Amino acid sequence: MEAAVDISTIPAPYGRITVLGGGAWGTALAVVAARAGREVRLWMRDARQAEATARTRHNPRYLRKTALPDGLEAMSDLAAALAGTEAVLLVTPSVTVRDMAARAAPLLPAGVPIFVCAKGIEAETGLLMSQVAEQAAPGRPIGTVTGPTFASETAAGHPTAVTVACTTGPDVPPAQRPAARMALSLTTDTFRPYVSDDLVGVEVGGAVKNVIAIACGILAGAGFGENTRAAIITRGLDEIKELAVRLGGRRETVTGLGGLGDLMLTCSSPQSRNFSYGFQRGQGVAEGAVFDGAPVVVEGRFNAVTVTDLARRLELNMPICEMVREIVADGRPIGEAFAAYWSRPLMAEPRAMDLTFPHPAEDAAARRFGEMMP
Ligand SMILES: NC(=O)C1=CN([C@@H]2O[C@H](COP(=O)(O)OP(=O)(O)OC[C@H]3O[C@@H](n4cnc5c(N)ncnc54)[C@H](O)[C@@H]3O)[C@@H](O)[C@H]2O)C=CC1
Ligand SMILES: O=C(CO)COP(=O)(O)O
Repeated sequence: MEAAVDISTIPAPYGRITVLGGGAWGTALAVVAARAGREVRLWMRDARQAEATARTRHNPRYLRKTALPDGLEAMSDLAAALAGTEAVLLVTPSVTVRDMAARAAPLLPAGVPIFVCAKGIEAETGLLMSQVAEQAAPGRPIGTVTGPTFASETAAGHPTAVTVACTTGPDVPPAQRPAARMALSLTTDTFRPYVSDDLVGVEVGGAVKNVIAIACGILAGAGFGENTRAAIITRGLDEIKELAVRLGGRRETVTGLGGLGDLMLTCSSPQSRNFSYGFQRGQGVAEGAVFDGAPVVVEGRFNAVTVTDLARRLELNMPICEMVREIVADGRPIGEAFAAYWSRPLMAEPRAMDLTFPHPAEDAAARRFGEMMP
């Protein structure tokens, strides 16, 4: 005879979820939540887009092929979108998170959790997105849903796994914590969440991987192959680990979906806007002409600066992120920046072993990469 299931270990799903942001990822998450049986309100800042979405049951700008399931309502009235909601997914670009959380806060009862799905670090403060939301909308659990997730594949029903993490009160039993409740609330036959208690660790992965993906894109665009990509992914993971641990995250979290998983995805596919931006730059496309000048959200371009500002403040060595910053923010020629990165003094792996000595082919690297890269 099978043992009876202890129902106190099964989380209660949220009834109504509000998604703030009707871009690609906001739309995909709203679709997932509706498919999972939630009552979903998808808030868009553009009233015409919201009206067209509600009327045609398709978002006219993003994921146009995806029919919106029943149970999903699109709207541009923020108060109406948040009325009676039990949990919020905040899915606008990282630079808008403080403003969006502050706008939502007075419309949300205390205790309603906000899960921030933007990936980045705030420029002025060096804070992670959950910390920004905590300041702007205090008095509630704050979390994230993150991982290797291209919006179009998620919406198309490709098996997709994410990590959900959230702050919580000390007395709440594990199954009733917001992270577990959100995980259950988003679970479908194709969408599989995992629960983590290391919010810092998973968020650092999401913020830094976009910068590393730009580096991989640049090098692929310049004509280098898989050896180079694997080297940058691996050394990039080391940079994520250093920052995560310094900020209080756990080393093992970095090899989870929000770290290695997302890093591999973003560094390996032209579907990634960050990789694709880097690829075009590596091919010699000028900064202003990438994506034919269209205003595409490339979080790593902006976060190359925020991540390295934070690393410098913490006296952490993040040389790939520094290289990307030199190229995208300081305008240093790619060949020169890469040669300087590549011919740094030789060192140990892992970093804990204290060993460095000069690179004997520094000048040759400068000549080689200077000649062949833009
Ligand atoms: N697209 C994807 O596959 C994934 C994206 N993400 C993250 O989600 C965040 C949003 O990305 P996407 O949805 O892909 O971007 P997107 O470019 O598709 O859409 C951005 C949305 O934010 C809205 N928005 C922009 N500025 C705003 C403001 N000031 N106030 C309110 N709304 C504003 C836009 O109108 C648009 O609806 C980013 O941080 C991204 O890294 C995370 C996982 C997957
Ligand atoms: O975060 C993402 C996948 O997990 C989306 O990556 P891009 O923003 O580079 O397209």
